[in-house]
Amino acid sequence: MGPHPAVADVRRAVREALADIGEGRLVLAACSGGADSLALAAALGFVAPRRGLRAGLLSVDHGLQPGSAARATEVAALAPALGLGFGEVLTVTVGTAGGPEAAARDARYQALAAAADRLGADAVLLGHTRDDQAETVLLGLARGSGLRSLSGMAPAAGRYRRPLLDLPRNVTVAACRALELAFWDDPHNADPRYTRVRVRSRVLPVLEQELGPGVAEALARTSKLARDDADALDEWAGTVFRDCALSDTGGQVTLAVQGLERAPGAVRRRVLRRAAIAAGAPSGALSAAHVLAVERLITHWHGQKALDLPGGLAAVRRYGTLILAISPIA
Ligand SMILES: Nc1ncnc2c1ncn2[C@@H]1O[C@H](COP(=O)(O)OP(=O)(O)OP(=O)(O)O)[C@@H](O)[C@H]1O
Repeated sequence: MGPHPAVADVRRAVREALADIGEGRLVLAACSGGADSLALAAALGFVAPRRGLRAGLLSVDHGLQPGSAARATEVAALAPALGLGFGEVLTVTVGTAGGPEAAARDARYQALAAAADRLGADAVLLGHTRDDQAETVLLGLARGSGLRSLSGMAPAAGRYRRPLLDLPRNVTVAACRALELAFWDDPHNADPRYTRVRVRSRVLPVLEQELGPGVAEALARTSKLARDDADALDEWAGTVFRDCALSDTGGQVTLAVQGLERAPGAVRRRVLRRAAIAAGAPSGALSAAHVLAVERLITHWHGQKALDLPGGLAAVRRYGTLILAISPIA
């Protein structure tokens, strides 16, 4: 008898995500003990030896909940039974920047990256599922974000891979049950103070009920289309940026207005964003509203004065050029 279909699905997803990793290389699973990352770690433990890969498990102790250290230790200790070479606990100190969720995530990614470097791993696997992707897209939509944000989480970004991004959450739960793996239900995942939890437990069920089943799947599909489109527009913007850039020295970028006028708005705004960042604007602080304001120096020109942007940057139109520079512009 073959494996349970859910187990087979998760293993296939992991096998496919590791297709380009060479024999003898090390792959790590980031595992919180929840159903998603536990099913992921078990699949890695199954696939790795058959592919001639080395594999390990990392469990992060955020130190935010009572008993978190003991749980991280327990999860790490599962490694041998899951077929993984080793399990390690990474203890982090969570700051406050950006709110508790963002701070925990930052600390987690930093610790995972440092461990991957130290251990010489080629990839770190994360257990995000299709439902996580749907929630991310919906949150982006509600914020009124652009295509890049609607494209959600990338299946592969740097050393991180998300093999389960096409699988619904109930598959990981079914896989854990079939393998008799006891998973942990994070109480945070049911805490309605978190926006994401409300999207998961209230918003998506209403959408499914009112619009019909398959909403999560459709949102995940949207994210893939959006990612492709965003990639194409970024590439186009790269070409226009190169064509328009009269000078690009750290701290100052000068663009030819004519080239910007000719470009479609979607491309122009991407070029302007890129130029502002190249000139020194912090990308996190540069909003769509800032970019739109700079765009008006191109599309609605009537002799405006210099415009202030984050990071002490100023944008000014002078003769046929747009100058983005750390102010004051000489
Ligand atoms: N404490 C942790 N230790 C190691 N990896 C983690 C930890 N928390 C999250 N991750 C990784 O990040 C992914 C996404 O985390 P998130 O908090 O969104 O999920 P989760 O609710 O913990 O899900 P699950 O544990 O069921 O995968 C997890 O699937 C896992 O790969």
